[in-house]
This record gives sequence, C-alpha cells and structure tokens, in this order.
Amino acid sequence: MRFLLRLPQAHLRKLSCSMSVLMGSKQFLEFCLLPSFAVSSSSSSSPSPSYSPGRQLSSVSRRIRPVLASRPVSKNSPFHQRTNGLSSYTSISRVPTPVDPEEEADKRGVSSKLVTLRRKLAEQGIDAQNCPPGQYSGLICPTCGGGDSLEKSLSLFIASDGSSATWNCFRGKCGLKGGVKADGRLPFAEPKEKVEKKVTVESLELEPLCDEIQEYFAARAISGKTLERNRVMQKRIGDQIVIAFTYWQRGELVSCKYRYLTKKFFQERDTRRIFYGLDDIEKASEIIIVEGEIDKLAMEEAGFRNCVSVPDGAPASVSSKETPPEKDTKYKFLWNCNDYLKKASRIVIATDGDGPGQALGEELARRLGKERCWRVIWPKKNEEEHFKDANELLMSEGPHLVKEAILNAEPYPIQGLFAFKDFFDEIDAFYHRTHGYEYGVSTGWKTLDNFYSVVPGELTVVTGVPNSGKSEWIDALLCNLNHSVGWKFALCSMENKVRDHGRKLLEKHVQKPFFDANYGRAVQRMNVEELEEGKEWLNDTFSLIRCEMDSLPNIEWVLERAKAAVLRYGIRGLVIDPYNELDHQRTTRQTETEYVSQMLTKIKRFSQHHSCHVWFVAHPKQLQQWDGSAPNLYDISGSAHFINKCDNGIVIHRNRDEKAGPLDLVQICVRKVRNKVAGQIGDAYLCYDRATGLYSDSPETPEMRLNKRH
Ligand SMILES: Nc1ncnc2c1ncn2[C@@H]1O[C@H](COP(=O)(O)OP(=O)(O)OP(=O)(O)O)[C@@H](O)[C@H]1O
Repeated sequence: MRFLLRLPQAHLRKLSCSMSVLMGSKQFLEFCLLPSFAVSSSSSSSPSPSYSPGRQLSSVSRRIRPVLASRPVSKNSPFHQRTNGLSSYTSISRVPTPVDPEEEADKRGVSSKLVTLRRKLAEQGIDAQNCPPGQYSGLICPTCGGGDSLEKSLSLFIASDGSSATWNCFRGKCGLKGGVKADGRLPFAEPKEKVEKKVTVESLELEPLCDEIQEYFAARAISGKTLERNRVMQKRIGDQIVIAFTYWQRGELVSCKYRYLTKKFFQERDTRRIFYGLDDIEKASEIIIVEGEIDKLAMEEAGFRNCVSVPDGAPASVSSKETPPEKDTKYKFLWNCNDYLKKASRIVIATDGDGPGQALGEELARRLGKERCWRVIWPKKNEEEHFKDANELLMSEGPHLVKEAILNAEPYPIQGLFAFKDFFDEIDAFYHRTHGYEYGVSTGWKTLDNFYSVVPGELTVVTGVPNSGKSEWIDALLCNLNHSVGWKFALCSMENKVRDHGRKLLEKHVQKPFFDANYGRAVQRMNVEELEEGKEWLNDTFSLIRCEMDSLPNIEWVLERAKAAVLRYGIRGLVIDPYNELDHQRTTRQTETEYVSQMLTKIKRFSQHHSCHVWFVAHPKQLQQWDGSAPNLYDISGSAHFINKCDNGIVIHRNRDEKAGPLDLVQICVRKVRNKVAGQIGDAYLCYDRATGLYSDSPETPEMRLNKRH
C-alpha cells in the first residue's frame, strides 16, 4: 500500500490553497472552513336549614389578589409554529386573549412601524402582508422566483417590534440576501455575490482506482462494480494516494471528498455541499440516509441504491438551539438537496448506533419532518454491543442482515405520539392483573363495593354539606385500606389540628374512644399500651402536608410535597381537605372555571404519574332554602369542572331530622364513576358509631328503618 500517514509540508501548503483539511472518519466537518457556505447572517351536629361554607374561594382570592396578583405576562398573540421548510407542514394555532390597554398601545406602536416596513419590503418586491413580526416566514424569492419548483426559498424575518426585516434566499444559485429598517436601509442590504467553484475530474486530477485501493474496499466487502458505478476514484498528492469520493448532481461533478486510510478527510473548498450519491434518490419516494460514503456503498451491496450519505459526518451531540434556516449552515446540504428530498414520503435514517450517529439522526429527522422518517436499529453484535453501522454489519454478517435491518426500520419516535404497540406490555399486565388493584381496592364496606372501589391513579371528589362527615368517612376509608392492603397516605387536612386528627384516626384504628367523654358513651377509652401501638401505626401510615407559614399553600406546593411522600414513604393515596383552604390566586385574565380546570389537571397528572389515589374535598356552594336533602355534585362551589374532571364523585349525606329517619345512617351517594371496572352510580348506607368514628355496613335503607319503627 502506498498511502502515506503523513503529508510532506510542501504538499500540505499546496493543498491548503485548494482544500479544507478535516479529521475523523465520521466526525462533523465544520463549515466554518468553507467560507462560501458560511451564510451569515363544621364541629356541632346541630341541624341547620341553611349554611355558608367557612371560607369560600372568592373571599380568599379577593383578599389576597390585590397584593399579590401580578399583571399577567403572557402576550399570546397568534402563535405560528414555523416549519423548517424541508417539510411541507405548517401548523397554526390561535390562542384568544383578553384585551389589555397597555398591550394595545404597544401593538399600535408596532403596527405603525409594520406599515412602513411592509411598504419598504414591497419596494424590494417582497410581499410581507401576511408575515407576522417576531418570526421567520417562507416566501417566493423576488429574484429567482423559487426556481422551477416555485419553492418558497426566501426566508424573511421581521423583528418583533416591527423595526426591521432581513431576508435570505436559500437557493444555491440565487443567494439573495438583504435587510431594511422601518427608518432606513440596513448596511448589509446589498446582495452578496456567491462564488461556487466549478470542478471536473480533470481539474481535480482524479484517476481510476488502483488495485491497492480496490483491495482495501474488497476487505470492507465493497465490490469493484459498486465502486465503479459510484465513480469512486483516487488522487495523487505528492507520493501519496488518497480515495476520492466524487459528489455528482445530475451528471455534473459538484464536489469531492478525499480520505486517507488513517480516517483523515479533506474536502474541496468552495464547492456546493450536497448528499453523496444524490442522483440515486432523484426519483425515489423512499430513501435511506447514512453517515458516511462507505456506508452508502455498503447499502448498495445490500441491494439499496436509493441511499445517500451526509457529506460531513455526525455532530457530537444534538443542538439544544432551534437554528433559523439561514443560520443552519451545518445542514446546508439539506437545503441544497431540497428538490430531491421533497418527493420522499419515507426516509430511513440509518446513521451510526453511537452517540454522534444518533444525534445526527435527530438533527436530520427534525429538519426533514419526523412524520416521514423511520430509523434503523442495528442488530446486536454480542450480549452488550450492537453493530455500529452498515459497513460493519455487511463485513461481519453479509448483505442479507443489512437488508433485514433496513426493512425492519421503526417509525421515528415523535414526542407525544404513540402507537398502541408501545403500550402492549402495560395492556398485557392489565389483562393478567399482574400490577394488582386492577379492579380497584374494596372500601371495606360490602354495601359500597358494588358502587365504588379505590383505583390507584384516580381522582375522587368528595362533597357534602358541612358536618356531614366527609372528613370522618375519608379517614375511616383510609384506615380500612391500610388494614386490608397496607397502603400509606399523605394528609393535607388544613382544617384539622394535628392532635385532633391523630385522635380521630387512633379511635378508628384502636376501635375505642380516645377520651372518657360523653361522645364515648359506655365504651372504655383506649389504654396507654393501645395508644403507644396506635401512635406507631399513625407514624408508619400517614405523612402530614402542612404549611407552617402564615400563608395558605397552593396546589403546586402541596403536590410537590406529595411527590416527595411518594418517593420517600411510598404513599398510595393523598387527601386534600378541603379545597377552599388552598391558596387560589389566579391571574386577572383567568376565570374561576379556567383556574379550577387547570388545578384539577395538575392533580390528575400527579395521581396518574405516581399511581396515587387522590381524594379532594370540596364544599357545595351556599344552598338557598336547603331542604335537608343531599346536595348535588354540580352544587360544588367554584366550578362544574369538579364533576367534569374527577374520575369519581361522591356526596356524603346524613339525616339530621329524627322524624325523617334514623340519625346514625350515612348515605354514600356515588354520583359519578368514570371507570366501569371500579364501580357504578348508586347509593350505599353505612352506620356511624360516634364513640369510635367507625362506619359499618347498614343492611337497611332509611325508609326500611323508618317503616320498622312505625
Ligand atoms: N353520621 C354522623 N352522625 C353523627 N355525627 C357525625 C356523623 N358524621 C360526622 N359526625 C360528626 O360531625 C363532625 C364533623 O365531621 P366531619 O369533619 O367529618 O364533617 P365534614 O363534612 O368534613 O365537615 P366540614 O365540611 O365542616 O369540614 C364530627 O364531630 C363528627 O364526629
């Protein structure tokens, strides 16, 4: 072999005049070396006919709002999601917003500048009437007209304040570039002439491949036939021979990339940057993109000619920035090949399996439009590794496995878009009930089982008039769940003193009253041993979320702590009791309905993400002339969203009129059940034991009890 590992100084000097010298087999070749491409550019149980909930949302928010409510910052103007121009998708979503006087004045200022600016643009032949400020718009170039394909190649950017605009035509042959200010012309407004070097096989002094290089390729499983069809050549540089990968477009030599066996590359300067093998995809609706010239040749050996290679290898990582098209110099080759790419309905990205290769795949897919991209997962080489690229697979396993890998390409992942297939493991686990609690957990009361069971990840809204026993019933439910399945809970019960709440929970757990007081009737109070055991149980079972500052906690604050309790203690349930004890500040533009909707969305997201059941207590609004009957879920103070958004809606109701029925009977009205596996709408009756706070199944309805008495 006659390849030299080092270039003599003189040759290097000579080369530097006509070429860019670059390193790394598939490392990204920086365009900065190629100037021509660098486009700049309640407590008593007394009956009460009407009531008013202790603290209402409106009063809380009214009290706090003037001090803390800030002027909303969002300036939601019509939002246009710009496409990259390589994909034909344009999505426009309009978000209506209320009118703000200050904003209106700002808008008027911008509007008057825009009028002037658009007039000036029109003088340049650019119709910017439909181009909003603060973003890029694609237009037909006034100079080249977008070529035969009438491509919208002119990228126009209007400053968000309407003071200036810049434009740039991406068509290689045009390159129109300029800018105007509403009050004058920009210094760089003059179009800059773009010089693109013309090259031929002769001018580059390319030669047919010698035997040694043919042998090198043969060792990489690339045949002479493939080398010939792809016009792979060589070039003598002093006493060295380098491989010359020739870049053609419609039969015309456009550029050339050279490679030493040391994996050192260099590229012809001032030549057009295009895909390697571009003419092979001219009429193809399905194309393959690889990361290097040799992979393109390997694809041909596997039977795929509709394949191109990127000219400059892979970037080290995915860029975190959204680059505007005119500054997207590293991917200029995509723009230069747009006529070819536009026709492709399926683009298989077969870049290397390493980090840079995957980064390149992501950069390509986001520019080409992920909806038409597929990606290749290279097969496993051994237990730990996958094959790196097409050529390595070809050399090791032969063409059939390369072909199989391409045919098995999977749709490129699109964030937020899934196939059911992605969830088959979860569906299988659900069917086979391997995760547990698929039918929900029994409440511990047989009469209620038919209507309501507790499913992890669901939201139950509980309401009822003050003193109906909402908190008592939830506490009793938590105790049942802990005793039956060992669940732990976080309690955000702002109305309860910790010691009172502890007492109520202990009474239910020990099944004895805490005190020797009237409410305990003849039942003996719990002894010290029972108290000690109970305290341990309390501590193991419940976490307390309490805001120790003067201010009320907001929902985000509560959910943050609940998340910590999931991670630290593995809680399976969260109680927020009650809703109106949270801080409900909302922006001046947000209606209460919108606010409640967003808050419930946050709660649901928490419950679903952490497989945690949330019980949310909300009071009904003040009922005019309350007749003592159970309220409705729609009576919840604040918003109908409570019933719309919850998975389960329960009303706790108890009779307070002895003449109307027994006083110890509690009606659990299940008013909404979204998940039919978990239950159905209906009423269950429980008996409440005042001494212990325990609830037990009542085999009778109030009517049955009343009839018996009569
Ligand atoms: N069925 C019942 N019979 C008699 N007393 C009850 C019954 N249910 C609850 N109580 C008592 O009513 C009081 C209030 O109960 P609880 O706090 O659970 O009601 P609530 O509906 O949550 O009230 P609020 O809406 O004011 O928070 C407690 O002293 C409790 O012991």
